Amino acid sequence: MQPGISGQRQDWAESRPATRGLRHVGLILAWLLLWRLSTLMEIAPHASLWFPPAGLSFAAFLMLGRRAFPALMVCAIVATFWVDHLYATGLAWRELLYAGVLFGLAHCGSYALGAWGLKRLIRTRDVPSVPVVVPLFLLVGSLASLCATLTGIAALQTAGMLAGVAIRALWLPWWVGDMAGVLVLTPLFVGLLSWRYPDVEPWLGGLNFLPSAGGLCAFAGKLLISLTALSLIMLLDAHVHSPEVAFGVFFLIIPQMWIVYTEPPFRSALSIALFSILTALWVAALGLIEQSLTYQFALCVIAASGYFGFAVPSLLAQNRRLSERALHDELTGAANRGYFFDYAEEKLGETRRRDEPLSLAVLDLDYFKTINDTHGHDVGDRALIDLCMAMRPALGRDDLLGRFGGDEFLLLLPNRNAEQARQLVERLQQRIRDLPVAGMQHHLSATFGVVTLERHETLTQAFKRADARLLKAKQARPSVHSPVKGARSP
Ligand SMILES: Nc1nc2c(ncn2[C@@H]2O[C@H](COP(=O)(O)OP(=O)(O)OP(=O)(O)O)[C@@H](O)[C@H]2O)c(=O)[nH]1
Repeated sequence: MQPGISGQRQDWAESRPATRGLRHVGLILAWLLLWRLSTLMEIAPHASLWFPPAGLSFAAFLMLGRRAFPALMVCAIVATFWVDHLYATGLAWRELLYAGVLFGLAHCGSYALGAWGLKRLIRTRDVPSVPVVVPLFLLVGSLASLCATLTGIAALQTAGMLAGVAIRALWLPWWVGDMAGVLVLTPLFVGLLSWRYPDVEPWLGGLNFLPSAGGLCAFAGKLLISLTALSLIMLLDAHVHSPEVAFGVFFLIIPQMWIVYTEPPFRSALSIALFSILTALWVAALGLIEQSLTYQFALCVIAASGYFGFAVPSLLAQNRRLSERALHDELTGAANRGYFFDYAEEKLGETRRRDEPLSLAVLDLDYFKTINDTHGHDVGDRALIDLCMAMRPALGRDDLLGRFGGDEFLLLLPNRNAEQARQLVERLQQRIRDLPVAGMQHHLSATFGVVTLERHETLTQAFKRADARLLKAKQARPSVHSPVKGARSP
């Protein structure tokens, strides 16, 4: 990951007490602000489409561990008194305090336990990756919100705050609302904090949440399409009051996934959050209470799919890296033996169909053992890398350089007849002779065995012929010449 935008990234745990105090005040203010916003988005007294503070609580426990407990307990108690202020529950302040403490214990206990469990599960992996972190987060986040719902209902019931409320009808919307808050907002909060606190990064499984400036207009366009489509569906739902229309919101997974697959993770998380906020605002403004469960499920499904989608670009990059490794020699980047002969078979078929020539060369570095023995294996490795780098620019688009093993390489030269192959080999020998290698005073040289495939010759037969020519050329070298003495091979 690159350094943070402020250039002052720090370890969250190792900050000064004053900074920690300010951070807790900030957490309390942010939580209460989110709580108030969720009450403004209420569709009925005490009923909101989602509960954004749950996302912040889960993120805070992930970041701060049990140190988040006091601040979040304060939030729960203040929110309980605020409920009384907004809805005039008629409870005495002692009863409200009791209710606030019980609710706080249920809420904080559930999310603290969830965050602790999630961190433990992620830390058991040596290198956490997005495909592992995302499903764990979705599973543990959903279970923690279910636990917060059941214990929260029990707490408020014990405190007498749910008198006359049908509990059976309450638990599902409460759970889905909390779950939407966690699934939608926790990754965004943790991602935002990762800008400054790099110790968060392992939980992101390699995701980079730093903001990027490029392609902002394209992102704004995609966002506009997604939010406009959402608004149209919800306005239509308000007009016709039909469940079929409300279910249409699930189709908006398409523009959201479009954003997830084509934009950086931070923009995707932001888009999922904006989508959820707008949904909650429309439900409240248009009074779509009958369809609220449909919209709640849509939020959860779209957010969960979106975060799963985060894994796709990282899986693609991982696949690319793996196939690179499977097909190429790690040291020199030349094709490995298996890939070289597969490609050679394919090209042989093509050139034979078109009646075109195909040449094959085997080459071996001269006195490589002496180079290793005199200058060390590091210099030997460098010589192999430089050899390949020197040859590549002279090769054509269809030519392929492969490593047979040790200091022996292969060249496949489609559409080159014997004369053209010979000319190319001369150019390559010159490039190798001109090549300075770091750590060595003398220059390299290589011996080639070149053949052009005959009409019915197989690749194995051609390779044997080229290898025999290489051996013959090696034997013909003057034996006194050695690079250590500064001499060059022909
Ligand atoms: N540095 C390095 N050395 C390697 C590698 N693979 C094989 N070798 C060494 O390459 C040398 C191969 O030497 P040969 O080709 O048998 O002998 P040579 O000195 O090149 O002799 P001629 O081919 O007759 O010029 C051995 O010393 C191997 O240990 C590698 O990846 N890196």
